[in-house]
Amino acid sequence: MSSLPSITTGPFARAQGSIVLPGSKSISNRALLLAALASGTTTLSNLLDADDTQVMRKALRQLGLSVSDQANQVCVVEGCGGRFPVRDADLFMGNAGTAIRPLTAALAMQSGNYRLSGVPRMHERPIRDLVDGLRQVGADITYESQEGYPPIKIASADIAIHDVVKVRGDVSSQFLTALLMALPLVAKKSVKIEVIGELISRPYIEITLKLMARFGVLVSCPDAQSFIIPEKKSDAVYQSPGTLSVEGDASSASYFLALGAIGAGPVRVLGVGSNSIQGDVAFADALSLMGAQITAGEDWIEVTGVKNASGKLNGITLDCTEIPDAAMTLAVAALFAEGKTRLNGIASWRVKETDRIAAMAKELKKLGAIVEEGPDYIEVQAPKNHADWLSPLEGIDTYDDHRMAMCFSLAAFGPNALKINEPDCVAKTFPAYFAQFAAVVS
Ligand SMILES: O=C(O)C1=C[C@@H](OP(=O)(O)O)[C@@H](O)[C@H](O)C1
Ligand SMILES: C=C(OP(=O)(O)O)C(=O)O
Repeated sequence: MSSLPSITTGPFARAQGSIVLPGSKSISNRALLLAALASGTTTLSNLLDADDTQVMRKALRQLGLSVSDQANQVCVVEGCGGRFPVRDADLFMGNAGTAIRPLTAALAMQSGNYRLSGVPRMHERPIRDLVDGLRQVGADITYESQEGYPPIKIASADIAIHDVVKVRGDVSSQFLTALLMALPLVAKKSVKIEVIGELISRPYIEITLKLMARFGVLVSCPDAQSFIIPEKKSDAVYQSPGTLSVEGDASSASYFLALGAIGAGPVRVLGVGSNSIQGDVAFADALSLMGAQITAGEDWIEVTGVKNASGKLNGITLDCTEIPDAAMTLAVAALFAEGKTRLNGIASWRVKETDRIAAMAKELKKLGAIVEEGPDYIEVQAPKNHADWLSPLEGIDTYDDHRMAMCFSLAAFGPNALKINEPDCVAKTFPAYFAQFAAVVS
């Protein structure tokens, strides 16, 4: 498929309509792996069909599992009862953190020989803390080129469970997620995972624990840093729940909620709401702090413009440690706010699809915003007047980062048409993003 070099869109003044959200990436990839490891058949509905879930489905097939083609967002997985049929495989994980990290841990428990690699950026994204955690139970993992980064090689090893496995939580929560999902496979006795230092992105751990519970494994948390995995009672630890319906993606919702605020609305997202298990629904609270008018039901959220007398959003200072993905949307929404917006607790942006703090700062400046960045924060001040907005001829660069492309679509509500380069990178989690965007803006 050929990819678009750029799109030019806007300027728009109004956003109105409703969007059925694609399935959550975080839930989809966890559900695929747990369904593969379980005994029994699992029918997954509303599964995300995008680059990140395609690499997971393909890898599971390479590992000998039956994973159906996706028709109408439904995918049927025949579980293997904890032991992958294929003992030797070379797996390409694209740039999907939710695929490579949990799969690495599950494969390290398999007594097989595996190699995992990805796109060049994946080879710059850290995996050391996970490898260090897995080595504590005897896993044999080596780095193929740079220490601490994929590609990695897993060799067959005797796994021996200790009472405690320690893992750092301040670079990515996905390392803890990976250990949580994999260790039950080998837990001949109960094992405690202890998080050393700060645990960022904690709501993603809640997603992990809730999905593990759906597949029959209950982890207890005696305190904020400890997770107790129960002793395994049979060979097949995970049991299929039969069917599992994936919620809409709360991070994908953030773009449309922001549009409802800056484009007067009403814009309604269908698929996430007050019943959601995703931490990124808290984006709605952040947007409300900025002055957006928000209502919600169990599985929908709606934004109807701004409640402030000024008719504009207001800047906020917010700790975004728990909502790293949706926080990017706040940084671009800040273009439409009076006063500064400062987002703290976002150091992890630097090790994601790109260095997101540097990329965000550079591209916001191209539009005339005043931006300050630090190791773990960004501060954004909107252009003062319409006349102060800049219209960069070279366009907004997206750095092969889906969220850069989706966030910057909001800037088409500035006074000028906007050119966004390489917009097809949205395929990582939301292939239809720009079509859905076009359907609500005018
Ligand atoms: O576990 C998950 O599903 C995710 C955790 C977060 O990563 P970090 O824990 O690295 O912040 C988030 O940014 C990512 O998009 C999805
Ligand atoms: C950080 C992200 O992805 P990944 O799951 O690859 O970490 C993201 O989707 O914003």
